[in-house]
Amino acid sequence: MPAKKQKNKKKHQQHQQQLQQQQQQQSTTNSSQSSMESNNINEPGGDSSPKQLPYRIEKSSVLGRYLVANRDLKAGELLTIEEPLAIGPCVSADAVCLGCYMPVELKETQFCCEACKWPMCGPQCGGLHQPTGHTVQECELLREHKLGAALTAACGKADLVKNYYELILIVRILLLKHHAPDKYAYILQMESHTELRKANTELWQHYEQNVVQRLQRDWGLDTVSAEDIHAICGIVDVNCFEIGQNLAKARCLYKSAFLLAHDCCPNTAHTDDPQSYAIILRTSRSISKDEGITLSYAYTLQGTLKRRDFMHAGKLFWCCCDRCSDPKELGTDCSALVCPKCKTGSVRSTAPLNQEAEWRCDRCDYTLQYKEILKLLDAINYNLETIDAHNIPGLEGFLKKYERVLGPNHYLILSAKYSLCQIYGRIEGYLLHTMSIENVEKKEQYCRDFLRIINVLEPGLTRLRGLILYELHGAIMMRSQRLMMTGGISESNFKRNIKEVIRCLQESKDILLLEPEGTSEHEMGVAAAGALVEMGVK
Ligand SMILES: C[S@@+](CC[C@H](N)C(=O)[O-])C[C@H]1O[C@@H](n2cnc3c(N)ncnc32)[C@H](O)[C@@H]1O
Repeated sequence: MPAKKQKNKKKHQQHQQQLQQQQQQQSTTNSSQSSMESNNINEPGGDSSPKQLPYRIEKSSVLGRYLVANRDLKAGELLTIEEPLAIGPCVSADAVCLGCYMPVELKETQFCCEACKWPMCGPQCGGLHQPTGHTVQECELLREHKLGAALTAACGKADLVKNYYELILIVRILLLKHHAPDKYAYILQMESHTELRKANTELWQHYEQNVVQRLQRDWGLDTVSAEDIHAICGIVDVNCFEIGQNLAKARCLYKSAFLLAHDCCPNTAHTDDPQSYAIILRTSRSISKDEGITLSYAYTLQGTLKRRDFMHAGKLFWCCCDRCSDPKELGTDCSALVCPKCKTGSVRSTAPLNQEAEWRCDRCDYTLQYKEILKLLDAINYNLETIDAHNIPGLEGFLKKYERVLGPNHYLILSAKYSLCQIYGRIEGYLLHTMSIENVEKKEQYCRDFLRIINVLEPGLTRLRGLILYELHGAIMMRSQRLMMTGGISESNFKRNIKEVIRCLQESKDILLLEPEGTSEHEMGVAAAGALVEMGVK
């Protein structure tokens, strides 16, 4: 790929990652709150008080263990806050500090831990020699086997760098066996899907060669059995949450959050504390007593074919939730394509719970095989990823080109619209007060299009809604003020718009102030609250 395209792709990926972080997978319980004992999951050092918990653990042949509401829960109720049992870098070729998970560079000028020579953000890193960061035990192991220097030497070899970072969390869990045996034992009770993984030769061989053999041969862990390493790999893949704020990126295992079952339209939302890496789990809408408490392991802005593949590959199950079962994805139609033959019909899967089912037009006899659909989606996704996330004409060009191929609510179209909602009004040349009325109207329309779908797929108190409502308020306000100045709006319409601005700000504030202090989302919540005060709204 040419360098510029690669750079743009990276930028767009960063933007998409941000979006994905905003939709992140799983979350969890206060250390003094777990009811694990009643289900034979022994809490490390735990003193449990099950009566106070808003949930209990149940078990089913399909879901395994999962959480259920003990009483009616209101939207926004805090279910749990818990610190990680284990934390480590994500599997990525982007180097991060082992103490705080912020990006670092693999070059000679980068600060390295004095003892083990692994790149760190700096000597003052708050995670140095801390349980949530670079521990003394880890440092000794890396130093003894000269792994820090080996990582720096691997600079430019993406697969190798990725592998070094992939191994860190697995090593950290193995080290717990000696210095925190109760935590280690607790982690080992998590689902690893070892038998299913073993049956997948390609997957098993990947872990055998890239993890088991490398740890035993190069990382000095020759006394650890292959069986234990494989089990930990499975546990990490099945149960980890990807977290991070303000550019930090890490993956964590949490004591109770791992028990949440998946649903593609979940009833909880979670975030994480940038200081402690604790996960904060809340209900995003009301949940009835005895109803399952769910979160999404997948990205909201992906179609059923891709979401189900993703969950099957990493979590080893085929999702059959209401969204996946419905060819129109809860009425959003966010996987449908425009029929290339009759140009008026929509092409959808004939049986969305069968990955290999044929796709068919609802108006004519046009059909497509699933492999062709995947090829098409990959090609268009690649195209989107190569557009710089700040390139407004590029993103609008994408919309123009692909709205004829993909349906208007297609997730790739929505992904481009999300980027546009975010950048219109925020970047040089397109700041809100300097934007033309046409561009203000476009921003407003993109926000409305996006919100209409997110209201269905991520309803309630979800970060994505909070962010878009904030963007929407700005666009409506600006349009209304401009029209007022030119006499292009009646007083009653102006007042109606202001009422909508207030509703957007109130909801956005209520959602975003739930985010931890020190995050950009929380700051936006503070700005929404300030705007309401300025408008004289209590
Ligand atoms: C993070 S674990 C959840 C806890 C797990 N059920 C247990 O007993 O340890 C994820 C696993 O739970 C099961 N699971 C979660 N949600 C599911 C769903 N919607 N359908 C089927 N299986 C699900 C799958 O086996 C999946 O790999």
